[in-house]
Amino acid sequence: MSKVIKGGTVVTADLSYKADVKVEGGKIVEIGQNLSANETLDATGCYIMPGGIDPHVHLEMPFMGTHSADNFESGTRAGLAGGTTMVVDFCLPSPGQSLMEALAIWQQKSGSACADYSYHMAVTWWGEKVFDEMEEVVGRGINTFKHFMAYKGALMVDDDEMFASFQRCSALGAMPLVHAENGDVVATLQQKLLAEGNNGPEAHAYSRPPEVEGEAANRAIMIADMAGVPLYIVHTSCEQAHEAIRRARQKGMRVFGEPLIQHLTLDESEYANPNWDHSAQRVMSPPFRNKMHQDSLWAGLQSGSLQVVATDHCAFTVDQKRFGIGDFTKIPNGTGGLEDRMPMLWTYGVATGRLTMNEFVAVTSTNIAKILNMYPKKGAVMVGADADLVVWDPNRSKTITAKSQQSVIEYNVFEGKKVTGLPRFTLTRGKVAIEESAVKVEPGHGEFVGRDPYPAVNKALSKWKEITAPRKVERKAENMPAGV
Ligand SMILES: NC(=O)NCCC(=O)O
Ligand SMILES: [Zn+2]
Ligand SMILES: [Zn+2]
Repeated sequence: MSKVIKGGTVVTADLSYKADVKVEGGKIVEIGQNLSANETLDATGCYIMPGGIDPHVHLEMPFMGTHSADNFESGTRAGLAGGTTMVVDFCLPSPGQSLMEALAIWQQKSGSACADYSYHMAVTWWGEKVFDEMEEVVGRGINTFKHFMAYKGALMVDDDEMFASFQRCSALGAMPLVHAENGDVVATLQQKLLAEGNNGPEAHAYSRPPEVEGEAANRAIMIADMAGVPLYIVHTSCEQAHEAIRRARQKGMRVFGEPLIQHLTLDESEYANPNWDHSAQRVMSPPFRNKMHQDSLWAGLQSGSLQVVATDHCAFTVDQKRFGIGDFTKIPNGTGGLEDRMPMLWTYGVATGRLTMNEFVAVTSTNIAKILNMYPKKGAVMVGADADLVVWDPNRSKTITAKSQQSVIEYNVFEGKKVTGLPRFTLTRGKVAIEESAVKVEPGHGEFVGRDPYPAVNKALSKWKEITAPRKVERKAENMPAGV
């Protein structure tokens, strides 16, 4: 059955123009004037944009002695309600576990997804088995490997492991991702704070100052440079990390930075709230920062030194957060945001003049589709692309509240924020999943999106590495000291 979206303005990362968009068989089949189909969706006054892609979510993630509360069903439903039509989750092998075994577990979990999804594979330990299995992982359509430089004693990898893994990524045409925080320094600061009696949620932020992030971002960048791979730095939250990214890019390196909507719009004052629950519910890593850091992140999105806005959606219930009463290091780290990323970014970005509509599309969808090598299947309004679309009504507004959200948790870190700019329709491969406040999702509709290795960047980087590799200087006997 065909559908036509009529009367709207197509907005892509580089163009805005009036046109109808026809979809059939899950794909965009025609873009033009006066199109007709079996069904018509009225887009008068709206923008027809590529559906959002959130490249950083943790659904049903085993973490800090529990599991994040949203699963693939509720997480992707929340995404669709806010105009996000694809998520990328992190497959996390436990220490010593086979990557393929972990992948099978994630495939089970994602069976209930209402929208398309992909995975990054985490490298949580190092050994010959991981080295060998990385090739099979790439063969299964996963071209990105995540490294945690924090969470000492759990997910953290050391520099030698990271260097080995980055070199393997280089050989396989894959890209490493890093959670950039110096895990050793964080662990020491946590113990010091606890010993001083600083055990409340605010101490989480004290234990993770911007320097901890800036140092790790810079270290990962240098290691990536030595390994000859591009690098993607997740949840870039501060000027120090942004500065390292800017510097690397000026040097010609392919380094990408991903601010989160939470870091762009919420600040560190949240941790000073007298209510323990309020403060603990905002505990995430890196923590919220001050206005100077927020301005830096917005400037990065405007100038292109930062490319993607994500959520790191990793939601925990009130009771789960309370695991950390009396010891902030036991508060499960993470916040929600999947449903709110696009409306919040539109409201605080486009409506304030910080971003153009085209830049909005770039940072919520198109840039990451290109970075993850799935463009133009995803991230495009183009004939042949998947019909993952959002018909965006710039005048629809609501006040964000946990009472009406799709996420299963009881609170929302954006509670009370008024947003203007919401989906009129969200389509996942041509199926209408959201029609204003009506939710018509279909659990199990989501499909895995495989991503091929990077043909161009890794090849260019290895060629350059080969040309500039250290070479022995061959010296004739007459140029050598006598008697050698
Ligand atoms: N960000 C966070 O606090 N929780 C999720 C895990 C991670 O991305 O570090
Ligand atoms: Zn992280
Ligand atoms: Zn994360």
